[in-house]
Amino acid sequence: MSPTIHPLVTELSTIASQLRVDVLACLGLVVLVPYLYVRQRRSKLNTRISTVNSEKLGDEGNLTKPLSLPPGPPSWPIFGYLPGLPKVKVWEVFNKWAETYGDIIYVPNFKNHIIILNSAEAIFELLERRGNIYSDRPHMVMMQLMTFDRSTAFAHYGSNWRRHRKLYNQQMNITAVSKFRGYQSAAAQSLLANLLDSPEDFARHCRTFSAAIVMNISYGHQIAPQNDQVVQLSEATGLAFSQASQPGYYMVDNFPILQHVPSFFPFASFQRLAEEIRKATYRSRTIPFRRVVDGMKKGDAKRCFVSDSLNDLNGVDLSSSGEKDFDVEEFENREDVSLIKDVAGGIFGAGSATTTSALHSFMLAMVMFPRVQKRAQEELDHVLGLGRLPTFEDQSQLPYIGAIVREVLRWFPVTPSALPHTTTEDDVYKGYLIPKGTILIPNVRSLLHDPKIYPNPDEFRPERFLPDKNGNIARDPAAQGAFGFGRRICAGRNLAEASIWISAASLLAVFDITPALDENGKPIDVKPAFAGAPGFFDHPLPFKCRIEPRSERAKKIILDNCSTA
Ligand code: HEM
Repeated sequence: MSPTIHPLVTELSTIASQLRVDVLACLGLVVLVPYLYVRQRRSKLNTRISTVNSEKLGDEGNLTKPLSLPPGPPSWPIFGYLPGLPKVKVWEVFNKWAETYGDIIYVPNFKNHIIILNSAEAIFELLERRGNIYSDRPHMVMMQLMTFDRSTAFAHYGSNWRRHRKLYNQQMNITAVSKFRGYQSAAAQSLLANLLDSPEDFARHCRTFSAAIVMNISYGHQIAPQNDQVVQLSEATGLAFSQASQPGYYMVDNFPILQHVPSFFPFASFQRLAEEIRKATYRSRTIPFRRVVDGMKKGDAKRCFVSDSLNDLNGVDLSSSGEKDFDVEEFENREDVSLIKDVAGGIFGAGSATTTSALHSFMLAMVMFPRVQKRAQEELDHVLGLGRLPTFEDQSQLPYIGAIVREVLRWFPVTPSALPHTTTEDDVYKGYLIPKGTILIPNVRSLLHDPKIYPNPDEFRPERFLPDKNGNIARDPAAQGAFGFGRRICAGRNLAEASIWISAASLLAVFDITPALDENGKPIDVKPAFAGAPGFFDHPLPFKCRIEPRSERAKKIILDNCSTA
C-alpha cells in the first residue's frame, strides 16, 4: 500500500518543482538575453564593417586593406574587457597600453565601444577637426536617472545643447565674463581673511572660495559662512555626477535593462541613490532660481547669470508680474526659462570642484617649489609696491602669475581624461573603423606630460609659459587639452582661469606658503599625491602646509581690506 501523502506536501513539492523550473528559466534568461543581445550587436557591427569596407575600398583605393577595429587588450566575446576601465590613475594604464597597442586603443565593455586616444595627433584630428561627428556624449543610464543629462556637460549634441552653449557664450565669453570680476575679487579677499583666521583649514577655505564664486555668478547667491543649504545640496550631487560620468562605473550602464528594476528590489541600490540625487538636484536648482525670480519681482535681484539671461528674454518683465496671477511653476516650464534654469543648475557641478582642485594643486606646487613662489612674490612686490592687493587691472604686468596659472593646469590636470565624447556616425581613422556611438576618451594627462613637449614634465616650471615678445604663449595647456576639446571645450574656461589667477596673485601677495613642521621643527617633505579620479575630476590628496602672512604689513593689508565669508 502506498503511503498517504499529505495534500500540503504535494502542494509544496509542486511549488518547489515550479520554482526550480522558474529558477532554471530565469538562469536561462540571464545567460540567453545578454548572449542574443551581444550576437545581434556583433552581427550589426560586422555588417557595418563590411558596408564601410565596400564603400571605402571602392573609393579610389582610399584604403589598401580591409577595415578593423583598433587594437587593444584582450577582451571577451560577451563582456568585453572584463576588468573594465581603471577607476583611478587611468592615464598610467592608458600609457602602458599605448606601449603595446599604439595611440588608438579599443577597449569594449559589455555595452559600448570605447576607444582611448593617446596621442595629440589622434586627439586633435578626431575631437577637433572632425568635431561635427565627434561631439556627442555617451548615453548613460545613471546620468539620465539622476537627471544630469539636463546639464550642458551631458546634454546630447544637437539643437538643445547648442542653445545651452549660446547662453554660455552670451554670458561668459572672454569679454562678458569680466562683469563677474567683482564676485571673484570679493571671494579672493574672503579667502585671505579665512586663511589668516584658520590657516590649517585651507582645504575648506578653497572650497568656499570656488563655491562662493559660482553661486554668486549663477544666482547672485551670497553663501553662508557655514552649512549653506544650496552648497550642501550641490556638493552632494557633485560626487555622484563625477562618478556617473565614467563609462561603466555603474552596472546599470552596462545592462540598461536594469533601469526597469523597481527601487525596492534588494540589489537595486542604484535606483535609491538615483532617486535621492534626483531630489537633491531638483532642490539645488529650484531654491536659488526662485530666489532670483523673487528678487527680480521686487526689483532687488543681484546681477547674475540667471537675472541677466531672464532679462534678455523677450516679453519677460518680472518686476511688473502681479503676485496673484504669477504662477512660478508655469513660468519655469516655459521652454526658454527652463533652459536658463538647466544651464544655471549645471554651473556649480561643472565649475566648483574643478576650480577648487586647481587651487589645491597651486598650493601644493608652492609648498614643493619655493623657487617659483619667491620669483612670483618678487614680481608682485615690484608691481604692487608691498602696499596693496592685486586686481585684475594688474594682470598684464604680472606675466609670471599668468604663467603659474598655466603650469597649474598642466602640472596636474583637473580632468586627466576630459569628458568622454561620442561619435554620431561611423568613421574611419588610419584604416580603423570607429563605429557610430563609440565613446572616445582622450588621455589628457599624458598629452600635458609629454616630455618631448614639456621637458621634465613633473617639475613645476611656469617659465614654460612666459609670453614671447609678441605676447604669444607656446603650447598653452588651456588650448592643449586642460579644458577639453573641439565643440565641447569647457564653456567656463575664461571664468575658471580668472578665478585661479586672482586667488594665486592675492595669496602670494600676502602669504608665504611653506611645508608644515614636524615635532622637531623640521619641514615635512611633501610629495605630490593625487586621488587619481574616480570619474571626471582629480584633486590632490590632503596635505599639510603653513600659511603665514609675509610681514606685519601684509597682515594689516588683509585686516584692512578683507572680511571672512
Ligand atoms: C579649472 C577649472 C576647470 C577645468 C579644468 C574644466 C575642464 C573641463 C573639461 C575638460 C570639460 C570637458 C570638455 C570636453 O568634453 O572636451 C569641461 C566641460 C565643461 N565645463 Fe569646465 N572646467 C573648469 C571650470 C569650469 C567652470 C568654472 C565652469 C562654469 C562656469 C565650467 C563649465 C563647463 C561646462 C558647461 C562644460 C560642458 C561643455 C559641453 O559639454 O559643451 N567649467 N570643463
